[in-house]
Amino acid sequence: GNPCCSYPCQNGGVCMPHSNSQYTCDCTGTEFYGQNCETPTLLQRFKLLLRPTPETLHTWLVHNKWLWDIVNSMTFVKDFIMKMVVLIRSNIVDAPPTYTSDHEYITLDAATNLSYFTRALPPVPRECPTPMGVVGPKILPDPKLVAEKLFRRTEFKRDALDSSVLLTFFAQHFTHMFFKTDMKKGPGFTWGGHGVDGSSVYGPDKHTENLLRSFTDGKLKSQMINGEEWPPYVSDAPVKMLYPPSVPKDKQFALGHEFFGLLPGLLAYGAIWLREHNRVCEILKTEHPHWDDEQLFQTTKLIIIGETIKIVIEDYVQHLSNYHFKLFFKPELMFGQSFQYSNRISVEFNHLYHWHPLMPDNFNISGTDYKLRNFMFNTEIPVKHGMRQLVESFSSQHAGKVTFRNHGAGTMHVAVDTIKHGRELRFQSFNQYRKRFRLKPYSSFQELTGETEIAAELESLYEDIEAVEFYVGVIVERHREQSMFGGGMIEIGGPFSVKGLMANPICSPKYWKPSTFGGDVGFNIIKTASLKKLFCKNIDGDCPLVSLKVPQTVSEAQANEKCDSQCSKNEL
Ligand SMILES: COc1ccc2c(c1)c(CC(=O)NCCNS(=O)(=O)c1cccc3c(N(C)C)cccc13)c(C)n2C(=O)c1ccc(Cl)cc1
Repeated sequence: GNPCCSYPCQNGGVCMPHSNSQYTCDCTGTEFYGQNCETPTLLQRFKLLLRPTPETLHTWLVHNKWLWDIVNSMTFVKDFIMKMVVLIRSNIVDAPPTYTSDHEYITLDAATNLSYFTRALPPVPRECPTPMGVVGPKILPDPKLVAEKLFRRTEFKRDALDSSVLLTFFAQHFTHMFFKTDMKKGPGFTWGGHGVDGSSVYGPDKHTENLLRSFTDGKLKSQMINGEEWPPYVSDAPVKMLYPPSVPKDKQFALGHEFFGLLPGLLAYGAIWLREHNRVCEILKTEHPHWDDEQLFQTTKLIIIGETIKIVIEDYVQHLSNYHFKLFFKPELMFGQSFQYSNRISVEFNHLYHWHPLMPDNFNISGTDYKLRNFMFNTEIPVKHGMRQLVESFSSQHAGKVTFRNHGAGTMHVAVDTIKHGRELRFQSFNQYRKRFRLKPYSSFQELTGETEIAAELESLYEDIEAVEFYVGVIVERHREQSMFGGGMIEIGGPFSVKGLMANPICSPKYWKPSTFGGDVGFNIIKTASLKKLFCKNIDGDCPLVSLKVPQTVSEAQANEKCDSQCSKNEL
């Protein structure tokens, strides 16, 4: 058989099988040597000695606020750290891309064919004894069984950091810009643009974009309903939208992504970004009265992408990380460094980002309770409640914890599909991915989950800790202290996230200057963007509550409320 099935080459060495079940490890560029690339060079030994483990680093980052308050106030220190963060995280992502899901060796296709999601690790070779190589069962347990035992929500568990449903919808709206699996070609293929390209607002292609544009003053088509600006209906902007037949065409909103009719939260973000686009057009038109529609549109689109990246780093990732170190968006930091302004979305990043446990089972909008099934494809709710009530309600409702046994019933099918796709694409095991991202592999199921019940379930399903699948491992992994996720999610997803944000064309030296964005006015819109401002500037009256974290007061009030019903029962 193929001797590489047992993954003998360590530290990123490439295994080359030979006929008589011998192999060679290519240790080029790994700073390790020996038959299995297991011996570090002197320099590497020195580095390993100095580098803090990811766990230690994390502990530092979520504690010692006094230290980080000082660091955050010292420009040259925080700039140095941010530069290190981006360089360290980006270098772990192969650029140009090396593997596709169709080849376990490097091909030119991997670099040039944009239809492929790239792979951080090549697929398990076909002729190996077991699906994971040589370890674990010859037949993996049925994905439905795995989902039933490990994913189905027993009782709703809140996220430990009090994340709000506004975060849930932010994540969904943002990630669907670049996670677009081309089901016709298969789970290893994408029809997306490999980065933050604004497609959630402008559509995936020029044809859709032209249907969404008004071609007046650079603006997007919109309509006024109850005194507020909303996206047009499909009857006015005939883009392809996925709605059930129960929703008539003149009630289907036309959005940048065909499936954004699914939830009012997605419509809300689509609507607020549309308002922001049209607001920025107004500002640019005042600055440049002689600009035509095309220049107003194109420049505004670049500003919207800039605002998106700014908000993602400084509001969204800042919340996800829960760091006291303030992350910030400053492309200048990378100028003069060896940094490639090109990104390729990996299918592992896609699977990692399946955070469906964030979704609650029902939604409370200003006191009205909606079951998920009544909330889905409901185009009345957003316009009935209005943007203010939507954003305040989403900001006040708890999101679910991304952990085992917390997938709502409505999202179980997605979890099952993710496991199936991981097998179809022959993902290597969770432990192999941990090693790829410089994490220590787990030596027991208990060490992985941090408890015993799920560990026992895992053992009965996979027999060997080395055989635990990628998505399963990421979801059942015990969370780091003060964190929403386990080390796998953070250390594997972090680099893809940082690279995807900082490798955007607008961050490159030739783009990142006032003239690209219509002068200092446009440039400053990006530099001062924030999630709160995005809603404040586009909702009449004073600023609504906008928060990715359920405010303590609200949270306590809900706790008391829950206690009232609970307590009164006990008292009776
Ligand atoms: C904790 O929870 C989280 C949760 C989500 C997170 C992060 C942290 C991080 C930051 C990171 O990647 N965290 C690892 C090491 N930390 S670090 O920042 O890279 C770093 C590395 C080296 C030195 C550092 C340093 N020095 C020099 C003192 C200071 C500060 C940070 C340093 C990013 C991007 N996330 C995402 O967007 C993300 C989006 C989707 C997925 Cl699926 C997964 C993640």
